[in-house]
Amino acid sequence: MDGRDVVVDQVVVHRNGRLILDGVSAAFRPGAITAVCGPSGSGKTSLLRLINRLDVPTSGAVRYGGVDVAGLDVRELRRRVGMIFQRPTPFPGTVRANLRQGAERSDTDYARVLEQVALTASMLDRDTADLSGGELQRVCLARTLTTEPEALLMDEPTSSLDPDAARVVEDAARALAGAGMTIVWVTHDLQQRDRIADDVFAVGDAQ
Ligand SMILES: Nc1ncnc2c1ncn2[C@@H]1O[C@H](COP(=O)(O)OP(=O)(O)OP(=O)(O)O)[C@@H](O)[C@H]1O
Repeated sequence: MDGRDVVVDQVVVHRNGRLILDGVSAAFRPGAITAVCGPSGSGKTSLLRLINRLDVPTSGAVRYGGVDVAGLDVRELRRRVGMIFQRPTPFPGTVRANLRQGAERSDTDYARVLEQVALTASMLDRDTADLSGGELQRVCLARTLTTEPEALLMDEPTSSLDPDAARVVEDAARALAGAGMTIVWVTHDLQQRDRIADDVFAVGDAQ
């Protein structure tokens, strides 16, 4: 058991009387991108939200490094396990102000996280209102990286981006996985799955 393994164990999720996940088990390993696939409505987002406790399963457990996430401090869990959403979630203000919302660091450190997403320190004073969708999503990824997460949950992070911008995010994620991060990436795009995935988990098939 590695400290960054994510294990989903027989999770059941009911919401408002509907069965959304019916006994799902999966394991996500460090140093790899696992693509989570499945038809629309199969519960991919619902599964991802359990991992950093944005939601709590009706039964079953999610373990991170062998420890039930229900027993972890939620802020500490979310620092260790970052999440990127389908649409960029910037705060108003400059790129620097956004990175500060992740963690107070020096500009040198901010330059390093921007570099990890193929941006440069020249971005720091730009207002997020003036950035493209692809730039914004990369700033949001950089913001998450300021807390030095061990794992990343990515919920269709490129679905609102053009193909070139999507490739940049894919390349950044591949490099992060190469450096040992555990990456769980929801996608319904089978070509993207084939480009990025070391492992594939199909929600729906395995229930
Ligand atoms: N709070 C809720 N109350 C009732 N139903 C919900 C709730 N949250 C999600 N659902 C339903 O659960 C099912 C799974 O939703 P989820 O967003 O996890 O699927 P998904 O596989 O990510 O879908 P997509 O590929 O379309 O984004 C859907 O039918 C959705 O309508």
